[in-house]
Amino acid sequence: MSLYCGIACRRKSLWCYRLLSTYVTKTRYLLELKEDDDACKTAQQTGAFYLFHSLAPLLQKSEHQYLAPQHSLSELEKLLAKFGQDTQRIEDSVLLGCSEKHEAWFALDLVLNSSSPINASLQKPQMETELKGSFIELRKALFQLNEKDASLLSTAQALLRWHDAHQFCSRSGQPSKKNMAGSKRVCPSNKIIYYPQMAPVVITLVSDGTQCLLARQSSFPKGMYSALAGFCDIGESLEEAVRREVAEEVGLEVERLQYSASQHWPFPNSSLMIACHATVKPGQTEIQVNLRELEAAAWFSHDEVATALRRNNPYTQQQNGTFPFWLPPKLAIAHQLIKEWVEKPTCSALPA
Ligand SMILES: NC(=O)c1ccc[n+]([C@@H]2O[C@H](COP(=O)([O-])OP(=O)(O)OC[C@H]3O[C@@H](n4cnc5c(N)ncnc54)[C@H](O)[C@@H]3O)[C@@H](O)[C@H]2O)c1
Ligand SMILES: [Mg+2]
Repeated sequence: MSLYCGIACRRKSLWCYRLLSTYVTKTRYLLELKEDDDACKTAQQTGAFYLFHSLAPLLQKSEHQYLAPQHSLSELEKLLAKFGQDTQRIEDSVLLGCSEKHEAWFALDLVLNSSSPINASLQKPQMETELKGSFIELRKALFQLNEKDASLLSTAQALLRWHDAHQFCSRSGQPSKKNMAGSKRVCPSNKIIYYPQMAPVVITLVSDGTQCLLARQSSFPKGMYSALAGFCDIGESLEEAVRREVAEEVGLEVERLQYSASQHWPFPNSSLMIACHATVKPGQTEIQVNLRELEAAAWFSHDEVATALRRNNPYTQQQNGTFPFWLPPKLAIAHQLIKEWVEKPTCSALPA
């Protein structure tokens, strides 16, 4: 779908209308919904809503997958009435995106509340029966969702969590007010604007040219190893954060760095994961694990990693009681980084 831009551009004293791509018109539409409360409210009339309960999304099980059901505004109004809640609550919803046909997608948490008093007469199990689904912790469901739902629900959870945790102006102590789309909050007394925040995190796959370094924290599922990750410190560049994290966690110095990709990660708060490949100096491969941060770290051969990437059922305990070495699932950027290395082990190029 393409639309003519409403904004005319002047060229050689003639007004011409530029043909805009679907992507551009969609982006401009979403920007309008973020900036104009009335336009956003109008978009809710034809929009679709994803529902949450204490930050757990409503899901329906379908074979080996979870599906995220959508509700129209009129369905949502009926549900809220059944749950003993005011339809005013719909204004607590947050905008997630829209389809190519400009159907806007929103998320609403039926329990967390940022503006109106809770009057939920129904309990969670009764809500689940009414909604023909279950509220499932996103961490448990993420890897059984399709890519689109995983991305939308991650954004939704991050936004809903941010609004729940930022209801007051940190300068005046007064309640701040969410805009209709949920893209910001404003303090009515001093007009300070607060925007949802993400913490930058570097995730680095260190290689010595033939092997790669993987590590695990005690909180990881048994047998799972991942690339080294760490929050950026204030004032640091990405390159500095990568060098520091690798040195802190495994006692090595990296010398070459190559950016790979990035990903929004909703856990435990909102992070922007920035993934890189890095190499250590030849011969400098002796790991000194920082046991305050990691349970274990080790070098793995190309074959070991390639085999682990193909493993289907990583949770199966072996007869000797141990768990096989396995890697994060496809949706995690760590998986992409490791896969990239398996396909092209010499992918670190730039000096760190
Ligand atoms: N998507 C993926 O593939 C993937 C893979 C690995 C890790 N991760 C995520 O990366 C994040 C960081 O990894 P890590 O735990 O090894 O980080 P880390 O090595 O920086 O250690 C965490 C510690 O850093 C400190 N810290 C500093 N700034 C912080 C901030 N803004 N928020 C929270 N803690 C902060 C805290 O003391 C915390 O305990 C984790 O939240 C994890 O979920 C994602
Ligand atoms: Mg770490």
